[in-house]
Formats: sequence, C-alpha cells, structure tokens
Amino acid sequence: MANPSGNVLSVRELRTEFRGGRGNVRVLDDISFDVGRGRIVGLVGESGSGKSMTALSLMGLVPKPQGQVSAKSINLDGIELASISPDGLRQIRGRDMAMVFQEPMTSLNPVRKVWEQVGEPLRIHQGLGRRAIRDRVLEMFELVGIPEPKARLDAYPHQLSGGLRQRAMIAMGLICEPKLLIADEPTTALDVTTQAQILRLMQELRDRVGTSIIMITHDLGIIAEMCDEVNVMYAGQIVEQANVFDLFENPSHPYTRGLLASIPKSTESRIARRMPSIPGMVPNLARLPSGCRFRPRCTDAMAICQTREPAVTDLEKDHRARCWLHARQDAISQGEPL
Ligand SMILES: Nc1ncnc2c1ncn2[C@@H]1O[C@H](COP(=O)(O)OP(=O)(O)OP(=O)(O)O)[C@@H](O)[C@H]1O
Repeated sequence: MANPSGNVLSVRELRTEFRGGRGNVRVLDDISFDVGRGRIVGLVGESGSGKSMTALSLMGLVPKPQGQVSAKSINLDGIELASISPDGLRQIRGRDMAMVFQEPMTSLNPVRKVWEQVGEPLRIHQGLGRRAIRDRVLEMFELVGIPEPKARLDAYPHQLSGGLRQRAMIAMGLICEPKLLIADEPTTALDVTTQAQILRLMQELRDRVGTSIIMITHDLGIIAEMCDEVNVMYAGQIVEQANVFDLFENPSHPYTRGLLASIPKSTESRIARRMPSIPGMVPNLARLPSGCRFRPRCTDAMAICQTREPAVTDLEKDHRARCWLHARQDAISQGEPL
C-alpha cells in the first residue's frame, strides 16, 4: 500500500542505543520526521549530533549486536521498516533506498572495475546479465555527467578524480531508481568547484527523476541552497524542524540561532561556514546534563531548562522546536508528557 500522506518516508520515534561495558548509551532519541515525494530534506548539526547515525539506522546498517535500533514506525512508501526482517531490509537497500557516503574511495573496491561496482545493485536486485548491466551503467554515467562515459566504464576507482568517483557513487545509488537517496556529506571531501557541480547534479536528478533526498551536512550554505525542509540535530535529538525559509527567517531554537549567527556575513569563508562555532561542546551522550541537553551552552536558559527535558512545541504549520522558550504555559505548569 502506498503511503497515503504523500511522504516517501515517515519516521516516528526512532531510537538507537549502543550497549557498552558501562551501560547503554542512547545516541538517537525520539527522532521523527517526514520526507515528501521529490523533496530534499536536510539533517544539519555539529559533529556527533547523530546525523550519520540517523542514516545508518534507517538503512539498517548500525553495527550489531552492540547497536540496537527501535522505532514506532519507519514507513518507506508503504513498507514498514521498523518491523522488517534483515532479509527484507537487504532487498530494500540499494533498490528502494540507497546511500551516498562522504568519501567514495572507502566504499569502492580498488581492484574491481567501476562499471561492475556501479552495476552491482542491478545484479543483486534485478538479476540482470553483464551486457545489460554494462549498458545501463553507461546510461547512468551519461545521466550523472561523467565525460567520455564509455571509456570510463573499465576504469579502476583510482583512475577517476574525486569528483568523478562521487558521480559514479551517485550513479550507483540511483541505478535501481530508489524512492529515497540518503547523501551523507556527499561533497565534504571535494574542492569547492566540484562540490558545487555535484550539488547541482543532485538537484537536477531530483527535478528529472523525482528522487527524494535526505541531505546530511554541517554546512548551512548547502542547506540553504539545496533543501526544502530542514531538521536541526543536537546531541541525538531533532531540536528544530521547519521549511528552509522559516528556518532562516525565523529560527526558534537557541541552537539554530547560534548556528546561524556564527556564519560570517560578509567575508564568508568556506571553512568558517562549515564549522560554525557556538561556545562550549556537544555533551557526552553517556553523561547528558539534566533537563535540556543544550542548556549548558544556551544563552536563554531558564530555571525549568535545568530540571525538565523540553517538550516539542508546534510553532506554526510544519515548524516545531524542542525548547521551553516556546512551550505553551499549560505544558510548563502541568508537566505535559514529552
Ligand atoms: N559504533 C559506535 N558505538 C558507540 N557510539 C557510537 C558509534 N558510532 C557512533 N557513535 C556515537 O553516536 C553519536 C552520533 O554520531 P554520528 O556519527 O551520527 O554524528 P554526526 O552528526 O554524523 O557527526 P559527523 O558530522 O562527525 O559525522 C556520537 O556521539 C558517536 O560517538
């Protein structure tokens, strides 16, 4: 059954824990968001906020048995992934949902020709023969703008530039025409010009093929250029969720405001833009502060922030924040469940 909400992905109450010698550490807590058909949805936050872990949890790639993923629902276009078997998930991965990583070299086998690797999902999911796979990879190389695509089919990964490798990885991600592509910092390892080309390519593919994309980045510039909706993550939670215009026009969580305020205005340097700095550090997830996780770094902290975890408050349509500054008075006084 197709998802009646028009969302390709709906995630509700995703939690991921790691078991360790000193007890469990919850690295994701109560993650809920949607990805509409053909939309680009951003996950943004500092290093360690849980962006990659969200992607790995959705893909079923969290290392087992230490990592444990649970969710009320992870609905991928009508397929419930929260209760699917590992075999079922293997069928989905690469076919309905694919991922592009930061550094393609680590995901490519150095001793196999590029076309064989890019075409691997077709062999696994569609059982195609070598000839048909090679033809389809050639089409994909043309689609993602690899110059001299025919000559590049038989290349080995090290014979391609970083930008071409990332194009090849995007071709691999899209080869089975997935409903959802998760791109985890897909351009971080690339120079600025190649970065812009790859981002433009992803936008074009969204427009032409209609793929929905989750874009993981700590670059707010990429969020502004690429995304329709944004989820701001902090210490394993989504702290603000909004469409991209509301987020930049009317940031509501002090963490989002801090990220935006630390983007240099005029002499905008790429480095500074990628690493906004808010005083203090992301907390150790094994030793979270009491109350609000952002409280020790928050310039607006109030007494309640010390004792109680903030509720999620709807600010306007599709804009919500996890912060006591915006909570309704009755939620504050009655101790509404979070
Ligand atoms: N195998 C693991 N075991 C225990 N904890 C882990 C493991 N992998 C990641 N974590 C923890 O999960 C948290 C979230 O990490 P994650 O990689 O998702 O952050 P991120 O926002 O993607 O950061 P970055 O931008 O640096 O990639 C971190 O606190 C990290 O230490």
